Formats: sequence, C-alpha cells, structure tokens
Amino acid sequence: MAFEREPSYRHGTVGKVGLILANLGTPDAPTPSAVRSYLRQFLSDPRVVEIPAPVWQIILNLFILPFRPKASAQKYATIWTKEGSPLKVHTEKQATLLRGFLGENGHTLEVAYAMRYGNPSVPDVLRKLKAAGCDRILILPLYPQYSGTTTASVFDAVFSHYEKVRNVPELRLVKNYHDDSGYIQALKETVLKHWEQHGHPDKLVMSFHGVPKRTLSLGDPYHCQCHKTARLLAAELGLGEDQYLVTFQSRFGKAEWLQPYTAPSLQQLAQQGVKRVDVICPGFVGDCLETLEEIAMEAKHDFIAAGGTDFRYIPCLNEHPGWIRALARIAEDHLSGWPTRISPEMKAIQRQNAEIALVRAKAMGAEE
Ligand SMILES: C=CC1=C(C)c2cc3[nH]c(cc4nc(cc5[nH]c(cc1n2)c(C)c5CCC(=O)O)C(CCC(=O)O)=C4C)c(C)c3C=C
Ligand SMILES: [Fe+2]
Ligand SMILES: [Fe+2]
Repeated sequence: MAFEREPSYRHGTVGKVGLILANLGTPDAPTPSAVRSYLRQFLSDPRVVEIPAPVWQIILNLFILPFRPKASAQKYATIWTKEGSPLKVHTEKQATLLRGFLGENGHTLEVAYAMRYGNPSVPDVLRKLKAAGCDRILILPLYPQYSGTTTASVFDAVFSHYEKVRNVPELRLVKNYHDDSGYIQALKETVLKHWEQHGHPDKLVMSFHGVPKRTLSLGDPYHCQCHKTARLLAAELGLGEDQYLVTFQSRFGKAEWLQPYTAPSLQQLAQQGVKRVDVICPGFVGDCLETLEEIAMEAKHDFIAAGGTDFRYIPCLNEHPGWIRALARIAEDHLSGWPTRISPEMKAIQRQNAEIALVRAKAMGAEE
C-alpha cells in the first residue's frame, strides 16, 4: 500500500486542535437520483446492513435502489427547506454555535462538521483540518446513544481514511453521552417549554430510531442507552411509569427490530382511549426526515386515524442554547490536556504554521 506524501516536517511545529461534529448525512437534493446515490453509500455500509455483501448487493441493486429513492425523495420534498435538508441545516448551525461557544470559553480550535454518508464527507473534512495545521482531532458524533450502526461507522470512516496517511494526528473519539446531565437538562427544558405553551399530554412517547433486534443480543448497548436516556428524562420531568412510553421507529426490511414499534404503539394508545400524546425523539439531536416526516406527519396521521384527538410533536434540541452548552461541555471534557488555551504569541505561530501547511498541501495537490 502507498501512503500519502506529507509536507516535510518542521521542527518546533505547534499543531492546532480540530473538532469534528459527525452526523449521518442526507441527500444533496430531494430528487430520486440524489437520494439513490446517498442510499447506495448508506445501505452498502456493512455496519448498517449485516448481510454478506455479495448477497446484499444483489438485493440492494434489484429490489431497493430501483424503487426506494423515488418514494424517499417524495418524503424529503415535504421537509426540504430553502437552506436545504433540515439535517444538514441543523448540523451546520450546531457547528457554528459550538465554535462560538468554545471561542467565548477561551478555546482556540478548528470546529467543522462532517457527514458519514454524502457531503461534506469525513475524509474531505479530515483533509481540510490537516491542511489547516491540525495535529490533534476530536471526533464528536451527533449520536447521544452509541450504536454499532452509527457511532462505530463514523469511527470506521475516520480509521479507514488514516489507513493511507503517513503522519496521523492524535485522535480522540466521543463514544456516547446518553446520560450526560447537560443533554438531559436540555431535553427537559424543551419538554417543559412545550408544556408551558400547549399543556400536558395524557402520555409522553419517547421515540428512538430502531435497529435490528439481533444487535441487542449480540451485545450492542444501544437499546439500554435509549432506555437510560428515557428513564433520566422521565425522572427529571417527574413522570411515573404509566405517563411515558419508549418506542422505536423507522424499521427497515423484514427482520424484527427493537420493539415496541412507534406507529403501532400510537395506534394502540388511541384505540385504548388515550386522547392526547406528545412525541419527542431524544436520540435525534437535530430534526430530519425521521422526525419531521415519519413522526410529525405520518405517525400523527396514524394516531388520529386510530381515534386519537391531539398529537403534538416536540421538536429536537436543534439550536437550543442549553444543548449547545452541553455539547461544548462534552467537548471540553474530551479536549482536556490538549493545547486549546494558548497565548497570543502561540496563536500567531499557529497561524503562520497553518498558512505554510496550506501552501504546501496545495502545492502537493492535497487540497481540492
Ligand atoms: C437499513 C437500516 C438502518 C439502520 C440500522 C439505521 C440506523 C440508524 N439511523 C439513524 C439515524 C437516521 N436515519 C435516517 C434515515 C434513514 N435510515 C435508514 C436506515 C437505517 N437506519 C434509511 C434507509 C434512511 C433514509 C431515509 C429512507 O429512505 O427511509 C436519518 C435521517 C436522514 C435525513 O436525511 O434526514 C437519521 C438521522 C440512527 C440514529 C440509527 C441507529 C441508532
Ligand atoms: Fe436510519
Ligand atoms: Fe423513516
């Protein structure tokens, strides 16, 4: 294997610190062709679908990619904004706010966001941070609950990029923060504010993205972490066990996924005479297709059709200041010991080094 050529090492180089907020990714446009290329990359990831590749590629190419992109594109079209896909818009804003927050806290570091599938890709962002002179990088996935299908897949993308790199930076990875007090407090504030405005529901449904059930028996902690988040939030809200319900949404394919499933649970609640539900999706820190379309539109329709009268969707944390503060604190915990609080003289040297690194990277064609 050939490793990439590096700019010559400079004695006394002071590396910068970089932070990447990593999210799932989203299509570039709400069109069948953009959704097809996104789904091809997403669904070809062996972390996401654990069927042996030769068999799965046949199924994917014959039965999924010819049909699903058109149906999914129609759903994306219902949530698309002037600024683009909500998932990307929120991720970008979260990165901007986090940069500002850490800056106000006296940190000097590069803050960027990257998408596991689609753009901006993890390798592109890692290359950009290198060109900016970063020699220490913190990866912070926007998944509070660890899952092999999401968090580990982000880590895979980072490791596989560095397999070809000669001068690898120091790396830190945030695994999960499902029980972080700042995250739970931000969720609590969101719910309380919603209740102040709209009153209380008969039941609070906490819907998390599902994963195949077998991942639980194979030792993936995702299911337990979702339940812990839910327990902590319920305790903060003073809810008894009969006042909330944890469900799992977005089932894909024929295999059994984590239960209970969100849509059938909502229908059952309506049939049992529950008139008003509020639904929150604590595993998603930014609104996206799965919350805005699948929950706020489809699940609402299912609940009302089954006899419910009042369905309210509680938006994700998005740009909630308490959430950005929590994110900054999670980042600070993991940045501990790294030189992010530096003197003005050191800052000037870093700037100079970054300029030299950029010029050299450009000369070597490493920058696009
Ligand atoms: C095929 C299996 C899937 C697994 C396993 C899975 C796990 C998983 N996903 C998220 C978060 C998101 N998923 C989103 C969309 C989405 N998810 C799947 C499939 C699996 N997800 C598909 C096919 C899609 C695309 C849309 C569709 O065609 O239905 C999104 C939204 C993306 C957006 O553009 O808005 C998010 C976010 C988690 C957290 C998770 C496991 C814990
Ligand atoms: Fe998903
Ligand atoms: Fe979905």
